[in-house]
Amino acid sequence: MIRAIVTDIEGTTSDIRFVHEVLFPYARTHLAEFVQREQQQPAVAEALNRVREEIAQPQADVQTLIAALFGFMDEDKKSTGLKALQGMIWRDGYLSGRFTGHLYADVLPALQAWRAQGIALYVYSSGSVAAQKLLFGYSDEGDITALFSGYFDTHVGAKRDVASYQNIARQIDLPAEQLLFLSDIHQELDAAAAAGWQTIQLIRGEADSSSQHRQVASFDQITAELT
Ligand SMILES: CSCCC(=O)C(=O)COP(=O)(O)O
Ligand SMILES: [Mg+2]
Repeated sequence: MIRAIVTDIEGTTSDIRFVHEVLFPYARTHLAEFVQREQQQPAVAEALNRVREEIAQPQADVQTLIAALFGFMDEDKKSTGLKALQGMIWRDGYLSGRFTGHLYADVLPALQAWRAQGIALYVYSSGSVAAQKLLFGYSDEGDITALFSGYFDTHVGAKRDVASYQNIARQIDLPAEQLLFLSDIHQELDAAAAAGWQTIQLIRGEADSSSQHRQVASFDQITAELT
């Protein structure tokens, strides 16, 4: 019996194109100016120290850090420091109404149905918890954050590491076999399955022939199975 569902964002609840063609370019445009302007702010300083750790240069100056952050963006590195800064930068974009968080049409009705069945809902994304709350707080369908009981980002570990799912299961405080992870990336689902979780892969575009996981095209198909 499934007692909690943990969902990925990019490619699962939301279109990859929204992340790669709207969010990432917005962060890229504003990053250098934001970091230079806000570098003394405690949350920004903490993220920059994280980047110093990630590049193993404890004394790196701000220009070196900005160059490293552009390198991370080029390779889509799931750097905890970069993700924290991107979340802070996106805040202005959401608040000014420049964009809203994309949701596939099947997502909100399914999340509501699952909550009505007493299933707890969580998010696990490489995007920072702050960025996750913004996407769902300023989504195409309005503020849907009340549906979620909690959020996890790379502070619990990387999405392809088994230990991350063991860590999340401990925090949710449910046995692994009662947890269902939804993602579009089979390597993330492999890690969740190795931790004893149930898994379903979302195929929002091209099929994934190298996956061992049950595949669905939309959240509706999952609702049908849970009832
Ligand atoms: C919180 S939306 C932005 C997602 C993001 O920054 C990202 O790198 C995508 O990560 P995911 O783990 O959702 O595939
Ligand atoms: Mg994904």
